[in-house]
Amino acid sequence: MSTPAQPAAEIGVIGGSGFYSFLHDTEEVDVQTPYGPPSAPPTVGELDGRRVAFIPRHGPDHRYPPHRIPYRANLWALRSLGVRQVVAPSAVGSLTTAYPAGTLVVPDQLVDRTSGRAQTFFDENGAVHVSFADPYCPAGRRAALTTTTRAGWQPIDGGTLVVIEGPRFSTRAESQWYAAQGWTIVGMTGHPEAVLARELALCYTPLCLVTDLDAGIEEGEGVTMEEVFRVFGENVDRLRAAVSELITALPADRTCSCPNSLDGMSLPFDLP
Ligand SMILES: CSC[C@H]1O[C@H](OP(=O)(O)O)[C@H](O)[C@@H]1O
Ligand SMILES: Nc1ncnc2[nH]cnc12
Repeated sequence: MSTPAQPAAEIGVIGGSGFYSFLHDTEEVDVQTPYGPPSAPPTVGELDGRRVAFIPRHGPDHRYPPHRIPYRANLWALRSLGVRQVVAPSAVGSLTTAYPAGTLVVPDQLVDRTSGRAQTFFDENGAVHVSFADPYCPAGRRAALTTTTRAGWQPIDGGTLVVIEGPRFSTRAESQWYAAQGWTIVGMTGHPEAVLARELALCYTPLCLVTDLDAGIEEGEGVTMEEVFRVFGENVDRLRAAVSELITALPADRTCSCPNSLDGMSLPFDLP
């Protein structure tokens, strides 16, 4: 007996804190992966002729804290649906007063300060080392910078996202140290998501919404989860609009180097 065909998608969206759904008229798909189930069954729908699969990163009820998110299953599930370009909205803290709450940042660099997360698909049966000098898709970043203005944003071009292990927020000293390095925003989910996308030869474009000034930058009590959700909620409709604008502008044919990230390497398994 043949299995019914899965509805295919070419673009994936992984929604962050406060971003639990995307598009109407979607179909939920049950995708199995070698890494267990994704955070939620992907929902697949259409936007301006582009097929889009959505996964809420923390689950629909925010059940997964950042260090427990099934990152590998999420990326694997998206690729197995046909996704080749991923858009990744997330909530971040700011490490500079130049980027207050409500700022949209499209970073171009990442620093990994996480520990103990499964961060590769290639951990047995041979070594595979992908390049990660530039962690994000250049074409996706360009498209994000030009199209999000149509949704009313003035996006910041570049900057470094430092990804902390969490789930706690940073101390003031940690936060000041990050800022002193010249890093500009801080979050908890950007790693290993971006590198796992690279390991599956996917394009990955982050859209980082500043929800707070991090503890070392502001003079108040320090960031709270409530503050993050409140500010995110105030901006989520505009952020959805930004994601939609970006999706319609993503190239149908990829000319960036992301599809070639595994060229010349001997892989221990076939990509989904
Ligand atoms: C809700 S407080 C901190 C939480 O929010 C961010 O999530 P996401 O990146 O998925 O938007 C941050 O990274 C933390 O996981
Ligand atoms: N200040 C902060 N630190 C880490 N992750 C965050 N997500 C939103 N705000 C954050």
